[in-house]
Amino acid sequence: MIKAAIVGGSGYTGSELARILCRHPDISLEAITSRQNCGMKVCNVLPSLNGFVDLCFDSNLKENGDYDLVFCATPHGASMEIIPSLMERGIKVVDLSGDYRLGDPQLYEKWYGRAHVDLRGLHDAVYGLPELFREEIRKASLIANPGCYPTCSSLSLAPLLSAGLIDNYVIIDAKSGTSGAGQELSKLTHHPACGSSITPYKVGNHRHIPEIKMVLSRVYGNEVKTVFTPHLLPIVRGMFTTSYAQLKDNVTEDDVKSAYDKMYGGSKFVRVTNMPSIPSTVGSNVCETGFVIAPENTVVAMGALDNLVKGAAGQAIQNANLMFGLNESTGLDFPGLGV
Ligand SMILES: NC(=O)C1=CN([C@@H]2O[C@H](COP(=O)(O)OP(=O)(O)OC[C@H]3O[C@@H](n4cnc5c(N)ncnc54)[C@H](OP(=O)(O)O)[C@@H]3O)[C@@H](O)[C@H]2O)C=CC1
Ligand SMILES: CC(=O)N[C@@H](CCC(=O)OP(=O)(O)O)C(=O)O
Repeated sequence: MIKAAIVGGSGYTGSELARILCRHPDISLEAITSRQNCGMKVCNVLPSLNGFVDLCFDSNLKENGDYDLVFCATPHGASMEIIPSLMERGIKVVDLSGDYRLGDPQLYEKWYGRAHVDLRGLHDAVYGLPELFREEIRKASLIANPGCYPTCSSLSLAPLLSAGLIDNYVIIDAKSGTSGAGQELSKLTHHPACGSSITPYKVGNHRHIPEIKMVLSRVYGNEVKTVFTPHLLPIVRGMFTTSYAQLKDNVTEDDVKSAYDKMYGGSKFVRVTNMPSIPSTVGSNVCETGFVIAPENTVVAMGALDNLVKGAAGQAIQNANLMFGLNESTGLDFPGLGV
């Protein structure tokens, strides 16, 4: 059994990790932290886990705790303070924050507004998008779990870039449920402010711009110019991305279809469909993606996923499975809700 702990277990992604891990056949959840709920039974704070998780919240991980694997479901800035000592103890870590994703300290400081304090970890971390970088993930000790928007948009655009079917300029229109913002109260996600609207935010300056550009450029082998606009949807879970790109001359619909089939044929967690939808992915670790060829030689690539599962906790467990040599879908083999 792989012994695991969650730091930040009372949050939305941390409690989603606990929900999935409590049924995982090869990973046992040994500890779960929350400073605010320290000493309380997990199932009293998170009643949906009653009968499934019999632990109390600790304020921090014990220094001599016997863990093989730690998930950090902590905010940006907090993760990089916690992770270096775990790495020194030889513990494998999956970090759900953005702290280790960008690889470059200058880029991190520019987009996250603070200096990085763990340059070694930043250098060694592997970006954990299994469908694109599976072999590196298998060998990693520290995984930078991707953001939800980068997962959804990159998986939808990757086949087009990998096959060289589009120009290196993409426009991504993205929409997310409010759980994407975490539990911290904010005016933007306050229900009366966003519950009857669709609300653009951080237009032109969201920290996922460099992350998406990094992933797409790796897949393409050259710089991909990236325009990205996020919006809040008046739903709790789920996200949808609609991306636009110019097809190269003479590219046919069959070429595009072959590119998606080649990349995702046989994939357990990416489902190619004419019409991706949030309800069919919510609750599952599946990203649905598909495309339409539109006038002006434009391809419209769409993606849908559950921001808390394939966009966070599910993908984190998928990465952990790969790091420990397990079947990638262990503990993640369940369908979406459908409505
Ligand atoms: N929500 C989403 O859809 C997604 C989130 N992410 C990322 O995952 C991470 C967690 O997000 P989310 O679950 O939404 O956040 P929440 O705000 O819901 O939860 C944060 C958790 O971290 C704990 N925490 C906060 N500060 C610290 C600290 N300094 N040290 C230790 N624990 C701390 C909190 O508990 P307490 O204060 O009691 O200790 C809480 O359990 C973030 O980095 C986020 O960006 C990534 C993809 C999608
Ligand atoms: C709705 C909402 O607020 N969403 C979050 C994205 C959450 C996510 O994927 O990721 P990271 O914060 O880990 O990068 C945001 O836009 O900041």
